[in-house]
Amino acid sequence: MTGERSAAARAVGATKVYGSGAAEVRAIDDVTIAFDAGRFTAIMGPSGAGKSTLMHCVAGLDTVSSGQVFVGDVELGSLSDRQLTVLRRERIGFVFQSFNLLPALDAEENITLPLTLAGTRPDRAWIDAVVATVGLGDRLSHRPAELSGGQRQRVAVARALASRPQIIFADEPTGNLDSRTGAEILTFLREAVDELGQTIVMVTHDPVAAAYADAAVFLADGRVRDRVEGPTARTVLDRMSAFEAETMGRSR
Ligand SMILES: Nc1ncnc2c1ncn2[C@@H]1O[C@H](COP(=O)(O)OP(=O)(O)OP(=O)(O)O)[C@@H](O)[C@H]1O
Repeated sequence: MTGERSAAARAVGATKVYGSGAAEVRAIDDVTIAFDAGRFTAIMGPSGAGKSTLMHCVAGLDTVSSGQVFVGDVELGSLSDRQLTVLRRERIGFVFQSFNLLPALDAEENITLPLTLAGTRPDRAWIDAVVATVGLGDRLSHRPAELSGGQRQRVAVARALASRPQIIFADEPTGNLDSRTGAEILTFLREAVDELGQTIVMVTHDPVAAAYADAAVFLADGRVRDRVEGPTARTVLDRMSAFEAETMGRSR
């Protein structure tokens, strides 16, 4: 297929400046990037490259200093705080390194919580499909404390999927998991894209994790430096080594 894919979200000339004067930091600097609908994109780059800032700005958790961010066709800068809150709730899903589940609720209640809070009646067929994909079986009635780390993160991913968001942002989702459990979660994310058509953007430091994505985008010093389609752990690692060599060369 050669046609242009539609973007679930995008940034156009997005710049975020923290602080001022001598303390000014351009966390992202004139970033233009599109996250294609129905694809899995990894954001990579060294510590301080601006990965989290980019994700937070595109997800409407932070605002850009200049430039624009769109979720679908909606430009976030045109929204009031209240409209932005509604957009985040209805169109964006989040998965964090630390799971962020409510301890008093069982797994199934955690999954449907965002819908309950929004006062939306769950689409039962969809929830059933998500729950079937999550593969927790009888552990759905267990509380987070009775689940393993991998099972907790599965619940967190299912919770993000429950409202059928336009895009899910995952910030180091396997950062707290051992490699085998991490691989299970990455497979689950991959299935959400392949079988449910979900769009996912994941920040990661791990080349093995990035290899599950359809594309890996590399940031350095707040700018998009490169993009690899169909990344493998090997190609990602090679790119990372090349950036490190460049950065060391510049700081000499
Ligand atoms: N709230 C803030 N106030 C001031 N500076 C900030 C703030 N948030 C981020 N920065 C700075 O912006 C730059 C980019 O930070 P960011 O957290 O986006 O990088 P990152 O690539 O996600 O890093 P890491 O991989 O370590 O999480 C860094 O220099 C950071 O110190």
